[in-house]
Amino acid sequence: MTVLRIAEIFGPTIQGEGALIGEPTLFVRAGGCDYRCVWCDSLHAVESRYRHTWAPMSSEDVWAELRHLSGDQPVTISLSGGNPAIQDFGPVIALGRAAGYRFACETQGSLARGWFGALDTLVLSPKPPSSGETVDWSVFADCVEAGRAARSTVMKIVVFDQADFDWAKDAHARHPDLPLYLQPGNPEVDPEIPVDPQALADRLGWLTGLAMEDRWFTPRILPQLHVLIWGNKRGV
Ligand SMILES: C[S@@+](CC[C@H](N)C(=O)[O-])C[C@H]1O[C@@H](n2cnc3c(N)ncnc32)[C@H](O)[C@@H]1O
Ligand SMILES: Nc1nc2[nH]cc(C(=O)O)c2c(=O)[nH]1
Ligand code: SF4
Ligand SMILES: [Mg+2]
Repeated sequence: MTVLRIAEIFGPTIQGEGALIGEPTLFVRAGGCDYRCVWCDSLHAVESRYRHTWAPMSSEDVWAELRHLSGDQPVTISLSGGNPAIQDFGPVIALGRAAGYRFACETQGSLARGWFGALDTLVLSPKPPSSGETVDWSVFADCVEAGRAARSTVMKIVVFDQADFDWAKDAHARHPDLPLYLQPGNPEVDPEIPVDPQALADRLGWLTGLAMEDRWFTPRILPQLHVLIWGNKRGV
């Protein structure tokens, strides 16, 4: 039996980011990540000092909680983390899909998994220079390949500064067939500190301005809608 390490399961809420923005969604946040992005907004699912808060759950346990939270109404499930690709979510996806649920997964593209092909939406989010991480583009291409059987695969890039923006153009040039979504970075990720919605709006305006000045009309540019609504509150 596969035992999963789960940091949290929450919802229903709306998907706040990217291709499925606004979509009613339940989230499964896997514990553990092979990256340490300096601006990560989900460190409680990344750093080993939070490991004691991650629950060991079987695929059946996870599925039972998803049925409970959804009131048995089929809905989209987003697998996030941490890096969900570290673990085997194939059995959870099989259980949910058999009952008419749809599955998306958010991952940085550092580990390719066979179960990517069983997803409705694979969101690959390669990390720009401001993260402090370096993308292995060969493994990233393996992830795109593993997702060939998924309904759709998209690329979502967080942009904090001009260097990230320039990098996003290069990243898109490597995989021009993937629909591209850009979101401005949120510099304040402490759940105890309130976010400043105007500061987030200013970042969105800045990012939009960069793309429009360059007449770069390829990406969709979106805020983190849940952060605008609820700030850095967890479980929403
Ligand atoms: C917390 S990550 C978990 C999934 C996976 N590890 C990844 O990075 O794609 C989910 C999404 O949040 C984004 N994200 C994390 N911290 C952020 C921040 N401070 N501002 C904006 N987006 C952020 C990530 O880039 C990713 O697209
Ligand atoms: N509402 C909502 N939308 C999200 N989109 C991506 C999230 C994530 O942390 O993976 C997230 C999240 O935590 N909440
Ligand atoms: S890859 Fe995702 S979860 Fe991991 S540290 Fe970076 S943003 Fe956080
Ligand atoms: Mg998040």
